[in-house]
Amino acid sequence: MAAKDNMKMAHDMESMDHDMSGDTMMHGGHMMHMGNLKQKFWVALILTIPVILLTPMMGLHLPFQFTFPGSDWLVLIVATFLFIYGGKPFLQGAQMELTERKPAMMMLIALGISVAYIYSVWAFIANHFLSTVPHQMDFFWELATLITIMLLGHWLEMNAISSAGSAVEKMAALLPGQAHVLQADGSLQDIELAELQAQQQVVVKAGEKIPADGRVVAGQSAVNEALVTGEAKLIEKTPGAQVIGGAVNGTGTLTIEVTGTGETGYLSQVMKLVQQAQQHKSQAENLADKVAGWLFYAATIIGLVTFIVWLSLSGLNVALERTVTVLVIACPHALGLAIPLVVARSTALGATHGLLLRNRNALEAAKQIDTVLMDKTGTLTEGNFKVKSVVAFDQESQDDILRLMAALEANASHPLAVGILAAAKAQKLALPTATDVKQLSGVGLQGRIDQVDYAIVTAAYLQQKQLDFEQTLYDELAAQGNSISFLLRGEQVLGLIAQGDQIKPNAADFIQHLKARGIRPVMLTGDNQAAAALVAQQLGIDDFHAQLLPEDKTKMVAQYQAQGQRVLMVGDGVNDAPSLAAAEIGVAIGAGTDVAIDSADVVLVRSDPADIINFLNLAQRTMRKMVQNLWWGAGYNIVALPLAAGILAPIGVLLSPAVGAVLMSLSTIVVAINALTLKLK
Ligand SMILES: Nc1ncnc2c1ncn2[C@@H]1O[C@H](COP(=O)(O)OP(=O)(O)OP(=O)(O)O)[C@@H](O)[C@H]1O
Ligand SMILES: [Cu+]
Ligand SMILES: [Mg+2]
Repeated sequence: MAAKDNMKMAHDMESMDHDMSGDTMMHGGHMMHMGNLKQKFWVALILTIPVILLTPMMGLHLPFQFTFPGSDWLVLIVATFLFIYGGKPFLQGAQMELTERKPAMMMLIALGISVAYIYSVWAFIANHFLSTVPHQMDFFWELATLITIMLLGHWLEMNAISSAGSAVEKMAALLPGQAHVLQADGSLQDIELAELQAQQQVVVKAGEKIPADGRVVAGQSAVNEALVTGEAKLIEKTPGAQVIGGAVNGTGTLTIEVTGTGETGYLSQVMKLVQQAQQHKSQAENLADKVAGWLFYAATIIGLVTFIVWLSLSGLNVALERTVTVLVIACPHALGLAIPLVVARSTALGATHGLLLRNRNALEAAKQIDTVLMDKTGTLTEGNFKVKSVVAFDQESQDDILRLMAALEANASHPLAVGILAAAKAQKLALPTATDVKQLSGVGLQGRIDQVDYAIVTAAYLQQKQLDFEQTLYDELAAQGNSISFLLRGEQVLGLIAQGDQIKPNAADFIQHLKARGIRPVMLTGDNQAAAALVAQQLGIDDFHAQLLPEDKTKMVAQYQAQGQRVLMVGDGVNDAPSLAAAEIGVAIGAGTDVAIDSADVVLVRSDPADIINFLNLAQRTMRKMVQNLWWGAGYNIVALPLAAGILAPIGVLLSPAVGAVLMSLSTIVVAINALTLKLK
């Protein structure tokens, strides 16, 4: 019954306090049994006072101590209550570890307090009822202080976990409680955020938070999206612009049509990602778990040796005290926190700086990356194509070429399609309807207009099909950095459209940073050789591959991997998704397609490649903190265990069980503070 209630409570706790559940899980479930540690600590502290006053520490009477007739009975009762009430979380945790056959920290604590308690009770019985046994020293003093300090340590530990995870809570707090919904008669009605639906129009007044993702339909204002994307500057929003729920409106009033609410909203997706990332165990955590296991066996063996050696040297009392200290000091509960706290802090930090870490192993893989493969359009360039020239080879006019190509592209989302459509719109061309439109991946597309088959293709495709085109003109346009699309009617090349793109402002800087880190930048593109060469040259990329089909990109990833390179791949398109999945780390540009984002380990919310440097920095700092925390959480035992075992006893250095507990708790606090001081810059 009691165990069931506990489990239920644990579940309630988890759902209430979702940001903690990740760490609770990672703790192998120990936290679930901890109950109200704060209350237990205060009760234990108060009950410890009489024990400290009424019983000698290690047989030594301190000046403030006293006894009265029957005081030893009082001590026995208080200590028994302390053991059951204060020790319960640890005893239950140990039971759980036993049933899971994964002995770790709770076993050590439980072993420590049980040995101290049972031995003390035996001493009490011997001293009172067995006149044949010589006087025995009890450990009630040690037991009480140990339990109190353990409770304090684990209570602080819970606090540390929740404050590291609270970034998610902070994000949740970004959303306002209510939204002003615009009614048909033009009035405003305030409704709860939970009832807000897509397609409703809401009014956001000056200084208010935007309640949901949406599109501006009226008004103009500068919006601060800093807390959501990490971008510090104000972004001007005019009708047609997208807004993100949780962003803060500036001085204007905006009317917004809601596109994403609740579960589907950007912010809740970010929160979900952060939570998922925190729940998903990384390799480092598995390592930490293993170390905790080893530590248990090491502590048990050292404890046993300590007991035997001290028993032969100084008798049972000293032997027991040393053994309890060894068990307590080895308690690897700082270790259980060492990695989860860093990861929680790191994913939260990334999320508030425009880096969504979908897979935590990416942080660990980052330091081995030596090659960064990147897509050109949309990653290094804006993907914002402008038509530079339209050329007709036959009797069609330039407008005919543009009209036909725009008709074919009417429903395509490729950046080249967007450019062609914009040009057709600017010319106010009336577009015919294309039917049977089909994507030709890595080439373009085909379709029918007025019963005639057309296609939009690349030069590489024409070459492969041995179709003639105006090579000199093509070379000239391509050398200027244009991406060139040809229009085919059947097998006849009717004309071409050349479009230019702009390099992203931070791209050159980004390439420089990569090189400075000793990482080789490589550009992969489906675009033509000349346009690719121009971008590569402008950015200082020595290594690039052009005219790649989507499957070629995946082959390139495999090829670099076969050379022993660790590959990070950046991309945005559907065609990049398989390579993102194949690379050691896949990074999707936030403005990219959903498929790319789904295959990626990391998403760059701001669509700025320079954020990859931020990611590499974050990964490096995160790993450094993890290693430091492993040392603070487990490595300190290299010094502490021999000390606890009494190796320095000959020169007078001995640790009491309580001091052992203080040291153990200190290591937890160091680990927590160390994790919380993780910064991006
Ligand atoms: N809808 C389209 N309209 C016109 N051309 C297209 C279209 N789709 C693909 N193409 C042609 O196929 C080529 C390869 O397209 P893809 O989207 O695979 O490029 P990519 O490998 O992502 O390269 P990048 O993004 O670096 O330009 C493009 O350069 C373009 O010439
Ligand atoms: Cu501990
Ligand atoms: Mg692309």
